[in-house]
Amino acid sequence: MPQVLSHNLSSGFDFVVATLTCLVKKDNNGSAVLPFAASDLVITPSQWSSHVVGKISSWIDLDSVNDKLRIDSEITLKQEIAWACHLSLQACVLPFPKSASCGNYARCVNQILQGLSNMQLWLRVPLEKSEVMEDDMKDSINPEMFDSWECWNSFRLLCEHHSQLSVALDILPSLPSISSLGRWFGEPVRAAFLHTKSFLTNARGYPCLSKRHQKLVAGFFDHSVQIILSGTSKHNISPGSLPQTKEADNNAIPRHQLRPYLDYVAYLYQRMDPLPEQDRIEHGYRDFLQSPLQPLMDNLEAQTYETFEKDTVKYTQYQRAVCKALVDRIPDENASTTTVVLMVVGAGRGPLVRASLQAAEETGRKLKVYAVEKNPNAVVTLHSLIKLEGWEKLVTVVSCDMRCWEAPEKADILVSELLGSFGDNELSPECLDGAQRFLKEDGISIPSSYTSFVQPVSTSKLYNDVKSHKDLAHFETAYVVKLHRVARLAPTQAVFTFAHPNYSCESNDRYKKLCFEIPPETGSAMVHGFAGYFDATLYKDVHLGIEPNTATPNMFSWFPIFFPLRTPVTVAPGSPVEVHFWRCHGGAKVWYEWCVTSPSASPIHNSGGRSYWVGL
Ligand SMILES: C[S@@+](CC[C@H](N)C(=O)[O-])C[C@H]1O[C@@H](n2cnc3c(N)ncnc32)[C@H](O)[C@@H]1O
Repeated sequence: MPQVLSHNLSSGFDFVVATLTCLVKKDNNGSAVLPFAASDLVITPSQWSSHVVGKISSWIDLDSVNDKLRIDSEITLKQEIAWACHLSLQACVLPFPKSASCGNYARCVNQILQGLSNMQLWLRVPLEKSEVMEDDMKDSINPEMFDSWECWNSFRLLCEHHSQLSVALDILPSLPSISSLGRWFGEPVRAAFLHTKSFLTNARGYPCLSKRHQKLVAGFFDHSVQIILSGTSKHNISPGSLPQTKEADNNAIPRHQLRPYLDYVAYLYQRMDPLPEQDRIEHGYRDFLQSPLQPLMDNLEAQTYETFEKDTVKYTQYQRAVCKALVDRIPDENASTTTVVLMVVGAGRGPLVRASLQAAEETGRKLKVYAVEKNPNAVVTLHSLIKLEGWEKLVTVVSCDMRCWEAPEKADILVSELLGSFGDNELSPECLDGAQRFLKEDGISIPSSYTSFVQPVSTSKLYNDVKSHKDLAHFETAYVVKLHRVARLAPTQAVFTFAHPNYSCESNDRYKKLCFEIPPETGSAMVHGFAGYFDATLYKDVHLGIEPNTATPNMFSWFPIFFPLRTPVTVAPGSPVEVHFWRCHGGAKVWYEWCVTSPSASPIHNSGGRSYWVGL
């Protein structure tokens, strides 16, 4: 071990995956297991914990029909894990189950997990799936079909999504379809074994990977998946063709046979585009569950306004919308004689007031602005902004809730930004219904409409984070979250739309049933919940939103919303996912309820708004 470790570390590797035990020796009775490992003193405790991942004996078969093999396997598994714990290893790699029926293996692992302190168990899973032929689609189940994800799924279901059980993928020379690969990005994949067999040879005789493998490895880098090189060198690179590095010159250190592979993986890493500035800022928010803001019920803090105000893209879109509305409303010939009354309702600290005044300047229209804001703290800043900018003659500040303000005149244009990640979830419909009393009959609302969207997602990380609260309420709450370790399983579909002004007297309650088709080549999949987005039409063709297909580039005011499922739903290939969403109100609150009815029925989540609601 000391030599193996020092050779690997000095060759640029971070850690080794090593078997921990010698062959099991039994005494004459065949019962007691005699010394099974070398001393823990061969390397230091910190070397064990920082640079060694344990590899559990690959021969173990805990579901063997052979009782002796099964029992020996169980003893060995427990003994090796106990030894790995003694060494404080960070992780151990478990061999892939020998058969699809892995109940006993999962039972033993589950038992081990119950008493495991910090160590992770990485179940080794080959990245393999038989491709679906059209004929296979007709006969629903073909016994010849193999999808390693299904085996992993059974195993982790048996272990109840234990957060210390994760995956080490074995990357084979050929890869399954892109959409089936996508599923793994919603799984707790910690490592990927890249076997030397999976490498190709470039024109200069060096190892390289196919384009598809390169893309996959880049995806792994982006998801903090460790790459493990395994196998023996398949590329005979003559020493003469090696670059002349100090290391190569030094005859005392034999060059590591896997070094060319490591160099290639390092090259793929270095070649990656650096994260854009905004993504770097948001890095810490990846997969971090946050409660949605309640700007109506609560008063936002200065910091929150500060963050909004940095998003110049959002205000540019508003300015474009106001420009178009002003030009439509006032023909050029009346521009110098007619004053447009524009009300910013929910003005915050004033960025939409500024955008509106800039639009007036840009289009040469005359504007009178009312800035209506119910947060008394933001009103303080609004007043000082107006003084600072010398806008006293143009802007009137109103410290009032728009739903009860008695306006002295009617508005030509009502500008608001009361949108949440799911569009209507910050109660824009209710607020604007209250405000439209003071909009002229032919007045314009910016935004003129907004629509929410959802799509089923697989995300074991978020599921486990919600589960860690150990209560029902957290499973019946929607979260704002920058989704990262997520597999988006089907294209988004529209849920609720609201248009303004709205003189229809229709309720703002809504109900929508949606049916999602997961592409059959994905294979089976697990739905942990639904990702939600919105798109808003500000005015005519000016829109703003986060729906992935139409998202406004470089806008960062909103992360998606996530509606979890109490029990994740496994979906067989070709089976539709039917989901229902309700928007309800009662008392002084508005809430969503949701459920799945196909392929199996889930409970109705958040019945009567018992766990999560937005205050009116
Ligand atoms: C999402 S913030 C946007 C603020 C500002 N327009 C911006 O872009 O920075 C919504 C603002 O609307 C205010 N607001 C929400 N409901 C309101 C209501 N019914 N009447 C007046 N202001 C309201 C909140 O206090 C908050 O300042």
